[in-house]
Amino acid sequence: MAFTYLDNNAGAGLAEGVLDAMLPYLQQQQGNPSSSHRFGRFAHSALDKARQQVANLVNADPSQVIFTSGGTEANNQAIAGVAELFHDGKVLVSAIEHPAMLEPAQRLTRHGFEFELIPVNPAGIVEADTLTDMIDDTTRLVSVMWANNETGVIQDIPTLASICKQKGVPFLCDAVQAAGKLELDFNASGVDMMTLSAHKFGGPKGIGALIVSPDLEWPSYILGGGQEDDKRSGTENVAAIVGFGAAAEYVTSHLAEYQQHCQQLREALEKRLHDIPGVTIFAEQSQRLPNTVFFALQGFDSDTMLMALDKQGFAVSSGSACGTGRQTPSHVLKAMEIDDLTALGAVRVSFSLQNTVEQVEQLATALAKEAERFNHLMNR
Ligand SMILES: Cc1ncc(COP(=O)(O)O)c(C=O)c1O
Repeated sequence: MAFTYLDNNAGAGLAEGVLDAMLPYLQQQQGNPSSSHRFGRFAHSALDKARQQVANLVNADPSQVIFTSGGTEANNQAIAGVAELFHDGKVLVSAIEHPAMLEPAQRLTRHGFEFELIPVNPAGIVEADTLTDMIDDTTRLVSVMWANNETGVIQDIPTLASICKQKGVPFLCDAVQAAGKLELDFNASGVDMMTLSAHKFGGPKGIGALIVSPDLEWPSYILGGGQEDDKRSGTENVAAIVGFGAAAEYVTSHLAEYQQHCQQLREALEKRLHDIPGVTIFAEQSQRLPNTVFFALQGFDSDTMLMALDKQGFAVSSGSACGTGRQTPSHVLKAMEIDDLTALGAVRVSFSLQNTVEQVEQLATALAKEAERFNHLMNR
């Protein structure tokens, strides 16, 4: 049986050339980038190159890129700065953030801060007026993600960032799902801090970055040997960083092709979904990532559907990877006022350049058969 991987928002495979770029740093190039001998200098220059490649991906300056162990650490580092800089006040976090943002922000309440969720409208969008009304003199940080990992909904980040700029509040953006899928311009966006994760777009797992605007002084979170310009201590994971850089360069030069290809797959799947009775496609009218389709089939719970599809060789997800296995409706769908019964049936399909229209047609046929089988049972 052929297996079809359609869960690229949880983790995409390594992009072309990434493994080859990494291998020397796992084998003969064992130098520590902090060492001054030639092996150290060689490793250090590999970091410099990767930093430039990652900066190019999002139009930032390499000096603004701080490598971290992934998106989760980058989000935690950004949030932890609030407790370091202030004694009180509040943080505003969109209701649809990944738990890697929500949980550290909520943790601030233990240190005397208030934590408020910024609601989204039923289309999954943070409205500018809502954010404007929520910011006051005690707001220390605002956090809104660029694109949602479940629905794929894209926010109007430059507008939200400019509201924060006017009010003098730092704006943090989790761009983990947007990077490599959309054209991002850190410098033009007005964002003060942005977080990235390599494994979402063709780099290895366990490496990411926090990008900080030069206008913002933000404290370090992990202290020690002073690596990363004293902004994130710990010996750098050179091979992973090199892989991150190589993946960033690959997706930068393949972005148009990726978008066109994924959009074609998305349209093919959605066209077929429309023919299946009882299907809801979430946020269908919103601007979404080209590679993401989030939908529910009436009468199914997502775990049953995931298992039925797994048996037929399709790997899909019920939403955020960390939420898999939990039988609670997605907080993202709840924030969009989707009823619990529909939300419990949510299935996410996320494509990559490796997927084909044929695979999408096969998946749609499998879904249609499951729906037919279910209707047949119900009508017996
Ligand atoms: C939007 C978003 N933010 C953060 C993360 C966490 O990133 P990482 O897996 O690199 O820790 C994820 C992972 O699913 C994500 O989708």
